[in-house]
Amino acid sequence: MDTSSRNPFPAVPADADAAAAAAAPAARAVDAVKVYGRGDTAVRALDGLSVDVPARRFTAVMGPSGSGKSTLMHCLAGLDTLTSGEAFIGDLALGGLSDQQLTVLRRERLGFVFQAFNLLPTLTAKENITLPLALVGRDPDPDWYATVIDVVGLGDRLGHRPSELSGGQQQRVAVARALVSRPEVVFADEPTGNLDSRSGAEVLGFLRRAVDEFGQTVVMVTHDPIAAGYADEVLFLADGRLVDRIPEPDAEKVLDRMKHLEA
Ligand SMILES: Nc1ncnc2c1ncn2[C@@H]1O[C@H](COP(=O)(O)OP(=O)(O)OP(=O)(O)O)[C@@H](O)[C@H]1O
Repeated sequence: MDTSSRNPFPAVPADADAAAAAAAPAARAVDAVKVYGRGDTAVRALDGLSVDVPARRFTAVMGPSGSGKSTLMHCLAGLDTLTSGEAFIGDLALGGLSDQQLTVLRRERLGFVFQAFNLLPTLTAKENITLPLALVGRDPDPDWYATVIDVVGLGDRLGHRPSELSGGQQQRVAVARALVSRPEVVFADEPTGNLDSRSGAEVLGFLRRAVDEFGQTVVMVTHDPIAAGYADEVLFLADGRLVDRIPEPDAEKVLDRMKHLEA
């Protein structure tokens, strides 16, 4: 079989339709309002925020503590619902979906990486990675699975349980698990928060490669200007609103902007 023309992971859209799809936002919030609680204790975590998250890009979300970063991510990812306004994954509005439909959306179209790794302790690394697919009775695409394992460098650790892996290795398992179903969007909430700087840099490097080489979309909440420097763009939130976007960020630019926001 001639496999030379078969690239299952095109980094560049092959035709005009794909190019148009790449230009469309992968996720979107429109006039998003999220209020927690009621009456005197109500907190307006998102205050009429609108934002597009571009497809096939690495977007970081930053802002002071309590500015609404995690709330935005959770509402975009169908983990929480808005009080008013609308969140979209691609063209799909999440507001009208049932809990079951949201579960299917998360399972079929999204990937997640959390600060706390969230691996199942009794499963091996390989079983953790393939769990999202196993839950729906699917086997991973062998080429893609091999690529993901190669990228995260876990080949010799696949039989280990999380307790037998370092924090950096556990987060690599979590990144592989997020990528294995080739989701439309990978949401990462402080993915380097529990890692030393070297392991953190590795994880960020994998997320960067997932975007550059495999055309994935990554949205990452972070407090770390160095981590944000891996992104194509940084969105800054303050008081539940989008207050700035910095394209092609580096740590210095991000730090400078943070100082102004926190002042
Ligand atoms: N489940 C909840 N119930 C009540 N208030 C909440 C809840 N979750 C978040 N909040 C409040 O909403 C606001 C935004 O919280 P959010 O966690 O989105 O901010 P953040 O920018 O991610 O903060 P941090 O950087 O500290 O993680 C905060 O004032 C927070 O206390």
